[in-house]
Amino acid sequence: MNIQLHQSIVDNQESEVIITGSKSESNRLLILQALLNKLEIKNLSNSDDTQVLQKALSSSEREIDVHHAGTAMRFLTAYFSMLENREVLLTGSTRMQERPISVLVDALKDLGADIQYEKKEGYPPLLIKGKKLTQDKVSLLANVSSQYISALLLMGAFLPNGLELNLIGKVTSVPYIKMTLQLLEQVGVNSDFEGNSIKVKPIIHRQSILNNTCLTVESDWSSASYFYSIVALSEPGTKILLSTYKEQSLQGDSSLQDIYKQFGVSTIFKENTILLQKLKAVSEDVVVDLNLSNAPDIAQTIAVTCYGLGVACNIKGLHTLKIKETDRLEALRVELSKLGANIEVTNESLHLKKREGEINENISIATYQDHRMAMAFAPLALKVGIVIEECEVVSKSYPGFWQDLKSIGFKINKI
Ligand SMILES: O=C(O)C1=C[C@@H](OP(=O)(O)O)[C@@H](O)[C@H](O)C1
Ligand SMILES: C=C(OP(=O)(O)O)C(=O)O
Repeated sequence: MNIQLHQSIVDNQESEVIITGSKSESNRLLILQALLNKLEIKNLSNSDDTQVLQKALSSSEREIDVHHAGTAMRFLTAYFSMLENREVLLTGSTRMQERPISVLVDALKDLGADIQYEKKEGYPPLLIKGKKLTQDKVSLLANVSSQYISALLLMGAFLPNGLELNLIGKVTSVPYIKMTLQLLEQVGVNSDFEGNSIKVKPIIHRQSILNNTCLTVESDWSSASYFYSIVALSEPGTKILLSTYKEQSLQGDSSLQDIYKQFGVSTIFKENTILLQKLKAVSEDVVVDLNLSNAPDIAQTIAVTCYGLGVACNIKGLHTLKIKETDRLEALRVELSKLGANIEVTNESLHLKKREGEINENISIATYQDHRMAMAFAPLALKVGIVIEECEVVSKSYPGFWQDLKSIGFKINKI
């Protein structure tokens, strides 16, 4: 189903939006909950990716399908590898079967795992025969996806001697690795990350460590990015309140606070909420220069904000975007061009020229089964009418997205 967004403005009152838990934190905690005896999780994400993982962890079926959920695919590959006496055929959507997994599978095999490719070498589906992993040290490439590293770390503490990783190449998406280590620490696992080496100590007294541990997931900063974009594209004075956030976040996408200052948006923490406010208009002569290798999921939001504001941008550090839900660099190039943009992409960067004319009106934006394509382009409705195709894709990370846009004043109808 497509959605028509008519030109809109954000309601005048201080609109409040409640965003559910981070899907990255939620999916790590669900794996830890399954490995530990007792762990209560509050403010769990309501995303499809989290529900898919929750269902997989409680399933006793031989075949498990994680659909589009990258973290579920990678975390479960490591998890089922060490689950003795269990055989699982782990599969996913057509796109998931094109997202590489050999770096993780090779590392797990080096640790002693029994994993076979069921179709194409290097890609899901995987046949995993769970067994005791005998090794405790492994080297792996760190510049393809940090999810492979997080997957290994989450199970590392449950190996008899812990785990030592030697990371080869430039480490990408580092805040996600730190998030994994910080959550491990919150359940009592010590680790050490120095240079290209990460050591996770074995968890010893599971019972005593975990008596009554209850962790609350902070709300999702990647989801917050769409509201940053909305405020940036609105008139000075516009305010939106988002909950529930912490000043000391585990999520790298909280760098939005700094990034959006150059788009005239301030962030003020008030107890557990953030108030986003548009302070001033942005000069069209600004050139935005960013490296997003630590925050790849907000690249689409920022590129569209820049186009909406009419400013030029050069974004680097985007080498992981080609293997996500779609080739996000190519998808951005095609869809922004339809709106009139002068844009070029390489395998790891995006270059958008300052906008000369108006934004083309009532363009239909294809979303390539990528939730972030739909959500990143929607804020442009503050400038022109726009159609977003296959609007239901948003449920991968943010099922209530369209409802929340309506609640702050967006004029929307399904077509
Ligand atoms: O560990 C995680 O929760 C994630 C890591 C990132 O992936 P890469 O490390 O592949 O960039 C990010 O893009 C993804 O949405 C979530
Ligand atoms: C890349 C993403 O998710 P995943 O890799 O977990 O499918 C995302 O949510 O933007």
